[in-house]
Amino acid sequence: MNIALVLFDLDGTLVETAPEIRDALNDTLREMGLPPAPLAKVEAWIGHGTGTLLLRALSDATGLEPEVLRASALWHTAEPLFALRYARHCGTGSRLYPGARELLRALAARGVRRALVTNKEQRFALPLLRQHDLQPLLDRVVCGDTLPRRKPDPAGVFDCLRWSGVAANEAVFVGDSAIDVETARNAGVRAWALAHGYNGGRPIASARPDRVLLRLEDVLG
Ligand SMILES: O=C(O)COP(=O)(O)O
Ligand SMILES: [Mg+2]
Repeated sequence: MNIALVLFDLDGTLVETAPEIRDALNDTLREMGLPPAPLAKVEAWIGHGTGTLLLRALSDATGLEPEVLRASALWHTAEPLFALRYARHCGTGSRLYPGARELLRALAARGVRRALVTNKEQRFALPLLRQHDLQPLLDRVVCGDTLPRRKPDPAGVFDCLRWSGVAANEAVFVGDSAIDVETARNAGVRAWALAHGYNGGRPIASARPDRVLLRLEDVLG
């Protein structure tokens, strides 16, 4: 099997981000007089970008539907508060999964291109990559708001394929959620999934990826 491009997801795949997202979220909720959320719930809300995560958290705390919340004053208060808190916590409570840096280096040494396609918005994703010094190891980065549509839309993957000149059958998407598996399928690339990440609280095998990986280093196997 000839792989020329590996596309990575960010949260739950390369970086364990849930603890600092929880801290930023709970600072926000506390400041709004709402109860804090436990880590397991935060993990289950990750995957569609921080806007959706915040909406789900507010919905959970207030009992209001996300569509109702989006039009409410509560949302307009919460959004900038969360942005400030997340900017403050970004890089402080997250860590690279074991072998992440080594994997990216090993792929580079083999001449394999490395891209990142995350649903996290650029204003949070880029500082996170900087904090963990990952940007030099990635050839291309597509964030949740880089293109008009985010995962599971295949636009981000298509962008990376076009940019690298690699055919879909020579690429693999390595993610941690059903969103990533669906994205890979929509783009016609292989879907491999890490068991260590966040998949809405469900085992990753239920998303039926082509391969379930226990460790990042298994990408090389
Ligand atoms: O911000 C998020 O919800 C998730 O991002 P991911 O696409 O890197 O998992
Ligand atoms: Mg993820």
